[in-house]
Amino acid sequence: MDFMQQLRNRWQQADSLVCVGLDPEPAKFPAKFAGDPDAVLHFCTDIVDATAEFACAFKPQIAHFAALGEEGALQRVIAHIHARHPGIPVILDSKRGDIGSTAQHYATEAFDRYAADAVTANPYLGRDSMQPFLDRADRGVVVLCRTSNPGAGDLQDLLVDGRPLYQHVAGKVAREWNGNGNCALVVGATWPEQLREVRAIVGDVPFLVPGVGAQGGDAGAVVRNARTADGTGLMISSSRAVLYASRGEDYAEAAAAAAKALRDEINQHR
Ligand SMILES: O=C(O)c1cc(=O)[nH]c(=O)n1[C@@H]1O[C@H](COP(=O)(O)O)[C@@H](O)[C@H]1O
Repeated sequence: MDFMQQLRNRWQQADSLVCVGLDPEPAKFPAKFAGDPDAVLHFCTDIVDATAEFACAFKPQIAHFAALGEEGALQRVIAHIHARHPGIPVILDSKRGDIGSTAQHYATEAFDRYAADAVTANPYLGRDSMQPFLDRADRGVVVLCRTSNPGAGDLQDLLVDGRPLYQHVAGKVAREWNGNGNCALVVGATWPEQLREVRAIVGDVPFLVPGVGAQGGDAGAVVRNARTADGTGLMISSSRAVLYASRGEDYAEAAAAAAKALRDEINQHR
């Protein structure tokens, strides 16, 4: 089943717009993982199993694995999600973007090596740099639009023909790049006004919305400003606030409680 259909099914079946981010940082792991050579794998699969019931998607962040030489664990975590929690899509957060011939390898990396259902992508190099991802019609391409970080506006807000650049990105993705219907956009939870503006431009294109939890975004404002008419359209992503909710023996229960609390808070505003 293609990414968009999986996502729509999961929004309905789990009644959840929560995306659980997998950003392993061994220094923050509970003490029981000290000395475990497969700590990254075991911690991540424990979190996946504890939070799956509340998740519309999982989003492993590639640098958190690659910096540790843990690409093998990343592959196994994604395989674990597919095997144990079929129907929950996996978004590989790698923010790729390069000339077309290289981008082809990034698409192979995300979709074939790691078997991700979707990938985050940086549109700065333009249409041909996105094409290898866009051509994989059964996979999702989640394009950076207005990112959650403090410096997002340095370039993304520059006025081009009287409108900020991120609005041009939104329009191009929705009207020109989404021929296969497999595009989504990243818009940070830290920018409620921009969420509203981008929603007005792109119709029902799904948003990946990082920035709640550790970055301080307001989940209620995200939902009010950016849900679609049917009360979906959002993958509201949280990593650290879920993963490291407790560093004690109860880490998995605490992660589940944090994911459930976020789901419930979001659902109050749908
Ligand atoms: O593409 C992303 O996922 C992303 C885009 C963005 O604008 N802001 C952002 O924080 N992210 C990612 O989302 C995650 C946020 O983590 P927490 O702040 O711990 O919830 C990290 O993995 C970031 O790399």
